[in-house]
Amino acid sequence: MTQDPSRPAPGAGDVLLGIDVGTGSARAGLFDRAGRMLASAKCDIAIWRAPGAMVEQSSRDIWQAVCRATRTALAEAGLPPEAVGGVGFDATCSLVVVGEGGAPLPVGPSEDPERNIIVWMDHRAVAQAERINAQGHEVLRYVGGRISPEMETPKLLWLAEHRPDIFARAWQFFDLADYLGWRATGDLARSTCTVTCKWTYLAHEHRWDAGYFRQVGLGVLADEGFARIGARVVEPGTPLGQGLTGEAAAELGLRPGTPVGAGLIDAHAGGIGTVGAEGTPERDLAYVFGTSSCTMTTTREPVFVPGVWGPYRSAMVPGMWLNEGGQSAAGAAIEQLVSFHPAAAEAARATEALGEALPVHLARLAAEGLADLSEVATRAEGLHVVPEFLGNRAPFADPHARAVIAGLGMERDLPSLVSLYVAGICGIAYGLRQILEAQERAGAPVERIAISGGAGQLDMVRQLLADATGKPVLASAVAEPVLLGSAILGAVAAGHEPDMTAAMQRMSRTAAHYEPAGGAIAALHDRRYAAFLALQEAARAARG
Ligand SMILES: Nc1ncnc2c1ncn2[C@@H]1O[C@H](COP(=O)(O)OP(=O)(O)O)[C@@H](O)[C@H]1O
Ligand SMILES: O=C(CO)[C@H](O)[C@H](O)COP(=O)(O)O
Repeated sequence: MTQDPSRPAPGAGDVLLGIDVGTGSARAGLFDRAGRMLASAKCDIAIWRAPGAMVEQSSRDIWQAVCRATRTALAEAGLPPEAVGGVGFDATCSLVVVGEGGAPLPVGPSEDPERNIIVWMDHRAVAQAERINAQGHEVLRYVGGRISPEMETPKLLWLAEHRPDIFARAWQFFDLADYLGWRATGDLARSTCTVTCKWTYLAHEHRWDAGYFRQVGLGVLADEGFARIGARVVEPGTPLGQGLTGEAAAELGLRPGTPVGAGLIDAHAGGIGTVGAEGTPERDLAYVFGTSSCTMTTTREPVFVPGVWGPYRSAMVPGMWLNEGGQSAAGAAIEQLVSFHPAAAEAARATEALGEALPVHLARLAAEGLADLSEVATRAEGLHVVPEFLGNRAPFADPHARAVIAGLGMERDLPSLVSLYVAGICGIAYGLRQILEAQERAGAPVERIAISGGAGQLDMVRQLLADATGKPVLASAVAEPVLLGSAILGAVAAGHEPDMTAAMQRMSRTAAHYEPAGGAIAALHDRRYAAFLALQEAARAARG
């Protein structure tokens, strides 16, 4: 996407750069001070999978992708380096392991030092998470009652037990967003967002709990004063170091000293980019639909929802509490689901030739010829999907849950692949509805859903989510609200905005509302939701 030629060129320091590292790619977005996107670029990143539910990435590869995306976005916008006045980073909550000076250390049996990131979706630490949960430490109250194998302390314990030499040699263990902040500025500060949500830091008390680390077998980290996981913890948007180092600036194509704000996890950046738009973060759930899905609920007082992560203080909207649910596989679950269909390989070849991803193509086919987008639900025919291919993140906090597909026939054609796709999106939406209901029962209701993420960009998907949950879906004026969330960090670090709350209100806007259908469509979703709950329950019972 490039700059609108009808707008005047921004002056020095007026442009904010947001960098978003998702599971599949690094993206860079340039925004003006009003939050309008001027240009963006994307660069894919490498990912390795290995037996034992291991998924790894490379910090070097990711940094290079960040630099390439940034340079491309700048070139697309035709902007000089000095136009950029502030930079923000968001990233998946993956664990980066580096030795002295930042040299990558291998995290798995490949022994390849390039593979120095345990990706958030890596489930190698399920046994460690279960052991930690059995010990029932008080800090677990602040992660939804159960630690997830996707969080960092079970992963650290896995490293200490299975790779003790690497654990001992590690100079720093970073969440990916904090790694990027350090790589850009040399500042080792961690963001309250990352350490509170994934490392058991208690932001509401401004402290780590040494007793937790000692109890679970990571006491050495406490003995060192938490120097390897975060001796200094700062609010997102806090300026890091002296801004970009000379080396990082040269690599990114920016000016040395450009202010950089402490970062955010990617889902939280989606929240920052959306829920401030109407000044009502407590009414609006941020729903980030990408490779995974995240449900981000803002409350004034802490709300304890069993099976939903949190409550976390100031992890997203400053001064407010956050509950985070979602599904570990969402976009990834739809990819997995459709790949099983006999027509999938041929359809994927055809769509590749068109330069379109298969799920996007299927979504377009599903919506084809419909006068009313809500009718799309009828195209699921008799198919029902509980898309828990990577467990149930919320509200059951059950990494062992698995997917269910019901209603399959002998069909092998493209229309039946489209039906399977629609049934899959319905399944994602019913998982969201189930989380909304669990939160409502616990005292954290929301009125509307503010959507972001690559899988939530099409009208059809947004309308289906509204219809299946019964809540209006709000869409941002910018195509990439996650990138806007990161750019907001840059605006605060640059001093353009006094704080995150002011920046959210000034820079984000809602452009469209998708109202839920009533009547026959609502009744259809009620019936399908009942089937979803029954199938989910049957699968749980079948596992014993
Ligand atoms: N129309 C769609 N329907 C379903 N899934 C989609 C659609 N468009 C994109 N996706 C999925 O969204 C995911 C990418 O979303 P994105 O937010 O860009 O990813 P991430 O930040 O996780 O790298 C992929 O799993 C992709 O298949
Ligand atoms: O756990 C998460 C946020 O807390 C996310 O699921 C994780 O960071 C992956 O994000 P994405 O699906 O956008 O790649």
